[in-house]
Amino acid sequence: MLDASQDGYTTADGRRIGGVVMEMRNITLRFGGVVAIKDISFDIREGEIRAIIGPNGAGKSSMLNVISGFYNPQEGEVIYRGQKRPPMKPYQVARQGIARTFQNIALFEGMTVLDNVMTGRLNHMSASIFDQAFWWGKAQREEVENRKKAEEIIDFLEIQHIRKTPVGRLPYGLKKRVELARALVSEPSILLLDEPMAGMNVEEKEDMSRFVLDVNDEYGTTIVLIEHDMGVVMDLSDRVVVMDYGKKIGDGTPDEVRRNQEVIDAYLGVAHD
Ligand SMILES: Nc1ncnc2c1ncn2[C@@H]1O[C@H](COP(=O)(O)OP(=O)(O)OP(=O)(O)O)[C@@H](O)[C@H]1O
Repeated sequence: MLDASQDGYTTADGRRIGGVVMEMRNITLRFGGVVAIKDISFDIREGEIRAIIGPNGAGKSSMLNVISGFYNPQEGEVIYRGQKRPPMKPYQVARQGIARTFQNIALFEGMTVLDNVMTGRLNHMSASIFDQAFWWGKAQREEVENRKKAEEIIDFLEIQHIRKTPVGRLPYGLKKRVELARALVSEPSILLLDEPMAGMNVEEKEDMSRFVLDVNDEYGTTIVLIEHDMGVVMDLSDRVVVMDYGKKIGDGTPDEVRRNQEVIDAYLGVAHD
């Protein structure tokens, strides 16, 4: 059992996980008569890789959408860095340092990799059209800074060789990596990954897993991910929330979750070694 003190804990591989950065308290989300999330509470800690798993329709995407501000729950509270978060629009949540990738890739297919990645810097642009016209220096400094960051992330994710290629021409696995780059270039403190390995072959999954771990290690980014591939989730995550029919049925380390009978019954079917 992990030490769940406010100060955090140390992982089996020696990484230091900090205090609670986000807390979901008694979240309930309804769509008309459908209750997608039923009274769920859990926390996310600084520097942690936190997974949300569950069978189809369990409510995972809905939960990620609550975290990203896309849905506002009818009941419950989202506490971010110790403060109750009022209902917000996704762009306001993004400004607070929470970035995401999507289950279905959402990139500009006709634009190059570099230009797509640059769109992730929009949150960092403060120079107005007025500035650009009359105070050219400020706009130019921002442009240089944004490009520098974009190139750094492109190098980090090893996609330099395709930086000038239109995204539409890339294979699926690389598109997913470009999407990760675009989220990362905004320098998020929390990164939400919606099925980052979906549709990938084994090699692409291995690459993506390595990059997720590297991002966490290099930038200290807290990562929340939804994923269907159990092997990936158990390898990558520090702690896992398990959902079923909108309810939380498990929460703990991958080992704890693997041994949880309710989880085995609902989702795994058989115990995985
Ligand atoms: N916009 C919506 N309007 C109405 N019902 C919705 C909406 N989004 C989700 N639901 C319903 O809420 C429940 C949870 O759906 P959700 O997509 O969050 O599950 P999930 O665990 O992400 O599933 P999957 O793994 O298939 O993506 C389902 O019953 C779904 O039909």
